[in-house]
Amino acid sequence: MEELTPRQIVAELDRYIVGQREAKKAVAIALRNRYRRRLLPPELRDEIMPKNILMIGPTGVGKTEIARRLARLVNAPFVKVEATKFTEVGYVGRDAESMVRDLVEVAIRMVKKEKMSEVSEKAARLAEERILEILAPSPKRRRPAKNPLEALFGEMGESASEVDDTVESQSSRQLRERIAAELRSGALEDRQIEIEIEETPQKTLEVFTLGGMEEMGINLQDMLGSFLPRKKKKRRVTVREARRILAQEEAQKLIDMDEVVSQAIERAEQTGIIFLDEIDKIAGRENSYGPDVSRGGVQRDILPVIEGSTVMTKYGPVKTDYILFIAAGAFHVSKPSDLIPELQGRFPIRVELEPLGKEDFLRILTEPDNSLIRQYTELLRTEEIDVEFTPDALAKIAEMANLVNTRTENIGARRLHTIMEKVIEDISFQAPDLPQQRIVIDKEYVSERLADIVADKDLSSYIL
Ligand SMILES: Nc1ncnc2c1ncn2[C@@H]1O[C@H](COP(=O)(O)OP(=O)(O)OP(=O)(O)O)[C@@H](O)[C@H]1O
Repeated sequence: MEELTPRQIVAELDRYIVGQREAKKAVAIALRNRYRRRLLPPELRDEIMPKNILMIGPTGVGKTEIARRLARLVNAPFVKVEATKFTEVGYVGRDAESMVRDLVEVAIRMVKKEKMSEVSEKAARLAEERILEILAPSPKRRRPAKNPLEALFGEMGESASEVDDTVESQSSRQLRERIAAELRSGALEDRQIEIEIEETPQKTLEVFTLGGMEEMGINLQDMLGSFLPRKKKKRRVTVREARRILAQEEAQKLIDMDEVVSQAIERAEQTGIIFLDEIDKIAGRENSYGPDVSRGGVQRDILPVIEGSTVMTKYGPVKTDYILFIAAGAFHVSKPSDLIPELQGRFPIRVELEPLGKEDFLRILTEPDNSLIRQYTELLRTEEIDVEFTPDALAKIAEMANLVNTRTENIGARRLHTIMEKVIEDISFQAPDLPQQRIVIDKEYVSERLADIVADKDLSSYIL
């Protein structure tokens, strides 16, 4: 997937995000550069660092959405971190590295999920075998020898008891085959059975904070987890549920965790994307007063991670050199030039995102795949209610969203969510009691639902 051209990447992003062409172009180029870098000879490749991006724009205009969609498009591990989190009381310098640890966790989950789905068919088969074993245990292959003579000569000929055994095992084999066929056909899904499942190790030991260990994300519990005896627990469940639980357990056993870890680290290092939100809130230099001192400090703390360093994680060391960082902020008060110079230099690509207006809202409501309107209509369709929004109703919703944004606080496209919720509230509440029907939402309906709230500034700042 990473071979997508910048034009194709923008086209893919267009499916979900309205407008913001510059930002889409910037991330598309950054992604393509990663691909180009991979084609270079190793000496040169190691010289080329990703060109990180600084997105400048008010809240709710699609900054996070662009980065998140981009990551999903190419299956890259992605985390979003609020830069202000590092200014909170109790945070210390090393915590800046936690974003890399989080990224690795995401990568581990991704790779593990992929590996599990690769073995899912086999795991399902094994799970079915285990269920069959519960429903109809396989007959013992051979009765233990009773006396030394039998032990000695037993294999030479069939004794009478063995003939009985064979007859018995034949009938039980037939029974077992019949149950197996029923099980395969899905006829036994609701039958209750008792299964034995492995419990994750109990918190048998208290973890003391040993200087630095927690900071590195190393947790004694995790380290010792694999050595602790795994307790088995019995549970009564339906065959359907047993399939799910046991297949999960079998898949766990089938995948090679060492391979998962090494691939996940590689993926985080080479394709990871870290989205650093609210970077403007930590902009400021040491020479100013008050909280700015700590802001400068935070910038210094995160700098090594962005410049390229090796972070210790519980899965091993992770190099941050080629991780793509996308920082974002509104920069209403501070400016990018208020960041410390080293950090400014690490974000050479600057893109501005446009504030969104009425026209954009109208498009956001309907154009993206899985647009808000589609989400609401599909949700209600599950209750056999067919809602239809007339074009003038959509225009009214967009207009109201814009109006509330200008009157109270501009929260961008997020306003559409609160407005839509209000418009649809009554129908949503009554849906289960309504007969199957088609409901048309027109301009009048929208106005009626919203007019009073929108007119009252105080009320709208609470409700919308
Ligand atoms: N241009 C857009 N097209 C489609 N949807 C959008 C657009 N802008 C915002 N949205 C929607 O609005 C919501 C908030 O957007 P997003 O999280 O990207 O905000 P943001 O710009 O990153 O703001 P913040 O910095 O406060 O997080 C998301 O649900 C997103 O889908």
